[in-house]
Amino acid sequence: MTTLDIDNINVAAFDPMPSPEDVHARLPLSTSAARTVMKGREALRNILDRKDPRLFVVVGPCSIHDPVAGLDYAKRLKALADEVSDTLLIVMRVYFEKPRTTTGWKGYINDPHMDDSFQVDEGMKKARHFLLEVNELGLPAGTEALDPISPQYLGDLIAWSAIGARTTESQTHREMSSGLSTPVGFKNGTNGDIGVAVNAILSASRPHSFLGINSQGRTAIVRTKGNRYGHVVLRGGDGRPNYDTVSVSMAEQAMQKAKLPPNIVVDCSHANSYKKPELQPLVMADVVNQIRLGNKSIVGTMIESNLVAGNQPIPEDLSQLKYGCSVTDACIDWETTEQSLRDAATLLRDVLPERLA
Ligand SMILES: O=C[C@H](O)[C@H](O)COP(=O)(O)O
Ligand SMILES: C=C(OP(=O)(O)O)C(=O)O
Repeated sequence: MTTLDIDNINVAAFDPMPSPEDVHARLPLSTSAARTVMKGREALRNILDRKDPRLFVVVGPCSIHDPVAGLDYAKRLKALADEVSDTLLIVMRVYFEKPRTTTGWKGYINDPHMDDSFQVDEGMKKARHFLLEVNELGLPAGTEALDPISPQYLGDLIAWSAIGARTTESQTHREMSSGLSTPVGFKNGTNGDIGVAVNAILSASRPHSFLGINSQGRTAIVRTKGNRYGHVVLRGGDGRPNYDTVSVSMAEQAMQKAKLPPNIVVDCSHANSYKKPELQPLVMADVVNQIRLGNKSIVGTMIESNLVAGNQPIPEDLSQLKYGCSVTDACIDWETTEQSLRDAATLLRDVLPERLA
């Protein structure tokens, strides 16, 4: 009997992966991208600290699968971001890692060719390249931190991170969040439970020591300082929304009870819009109305948006893919996005000064 008969019996292969340092050397952080990241993070911290009255909006495709369409989207979003910047801080949703309910395409890093070839090394480099391009436009990026190793490769290009509904309760994700350099939004559980997000914020605010990798790709004991910029993301659950005033008030109370600042983001998608993308602008309008009526706890929103509305299955012949259309959750189209954000900016403009009072 060999060791192989005992160990790794369900592992088919260990393929080499370049270290974070190698990938950074090939695709270094440019001065302009670094400026965008720093400015984006600072603005987000100021919103969470109530020094900036604006609402932040994490908006963009459910997932990036085509960097050409993604950059086309980013350029349009940058123009809109500049137009509404007195009222809204726009962060582009740049999601490369998809948590699946059971199985399915797990995102551009995991399978950049969308053909089950799983060229993770190539996916990581392409993802970094795309993030560099977005940041060089002057648009900060937000992403879901799903794989605990990825931040070593991409973390310097991210301004805002989300921990998804399926992983908010995971100790690994709370530990990772305690060391992330960005504010982190913790989604409520898929069943709508807000308690797991509150516990996650408390956990991530503390220092942790855990296994990870360093920039050379060596296994390391990672020792973190704790992240004080955790906040709750309400995304609905069990097929029911939770952005209404009563649910928001319940979330505020849960955070106050835990002695946490009541910082709440409303995800206009997922169960908050019954997974019907066309309802997202209604959720956004409702949130804006809550703010106009005096709500002070809602600091941000999320919207799943793409160039084209809806979604599409991944075809075997990739040349059949519809340009600018999601291959994961259905999105609203660009025109609807623009209208929804312009309306929000107009309606919020006059009430912003009261938010800091
Ligand atoms: O936003 C993305 C999806 O809702 C999430 O990844 C789950 O997707 P699935 O239920 O299609 O697997
Ligand atoms: C997976 C996502 O959301 P949630 O964790 O809320 O399901 C997402 O926003 O892509």
